[in-house]
Amino acid sequence: MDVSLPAAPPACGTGKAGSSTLTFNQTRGERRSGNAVATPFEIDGPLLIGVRRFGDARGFFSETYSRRDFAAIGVEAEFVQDNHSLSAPVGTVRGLHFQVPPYAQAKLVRVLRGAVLDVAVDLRHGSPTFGHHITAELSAANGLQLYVPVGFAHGFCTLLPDTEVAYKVSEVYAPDCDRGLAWDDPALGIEWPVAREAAVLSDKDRRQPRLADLPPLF
Ligand SMILES: Cc1cn([C@H]2C[C@H](O)[C@@H](COP(=O)(O)OP(=O)(O)O[C@H]3O[C@@H](C)C(=O)[C@@H](O)[C@H]3O)O2)c(=O)[nH]c1=O
Repeated sequence: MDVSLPAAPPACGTGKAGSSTLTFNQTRGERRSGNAVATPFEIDGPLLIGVRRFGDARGFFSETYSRRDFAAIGVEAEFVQDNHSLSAPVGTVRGLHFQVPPYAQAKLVRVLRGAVLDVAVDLRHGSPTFGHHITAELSAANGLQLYVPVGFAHGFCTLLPDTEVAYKVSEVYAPDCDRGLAWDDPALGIEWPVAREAAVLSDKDRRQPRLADLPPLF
């Protein structure tokens, strides 16, 4: 998915301190605010987010999260915890994971090193897209982020060695509320970039239930 970024940040002195410009491209459904742009998917809820990178001879600078701009583009979650994982082998699959209420989590995912295919599955009962999924390639190179709202299972497969993923979550870790869904459940129809036998998995993720075996959760 192509995400073009805002040309310039809001100028100082052009309005109330802390104000931000929000524009909405109706054709593509894009929302922009300040340095951030969000593009929706076919499934309502998740967003693919790009933030402006200010490049110079040293490298680049970017605001990877701004509460003001992200709220304006549709990320309304309040984040309370930052997570970071390293997956050494290519073809590591983590997921599909979610926490159930009262500790359900929205997530904002990005890649610090390497690349992943990131996946979110709609588990909202009554949703017209229940059981459907979206995917996005997130990498250190493209800087894209995936917003995964409450009500989705989330997982990823690494595309490069030593891939580091960082993500914000809107609730604290609650082991009793931690749940999973089988990454390779045929009912999901996810086209993973790794063969079933070659995937590197945790013991937990080798024995997650299938979609048909989950009770209504969201
Ligand atoms: C997720 C998490 C795990 N842990 C601990 C539990 C366990 O001993 C160890 C490894 O946990 P896991 O095997 O669940 O880690 P991992 O498989 O990386 O789990 C993560 O996968 C991705 C796809 C997500 O979306 C996350 O929400 C999370 O579920 O870390 C925490 O202490 N806090 C946390 O927030």
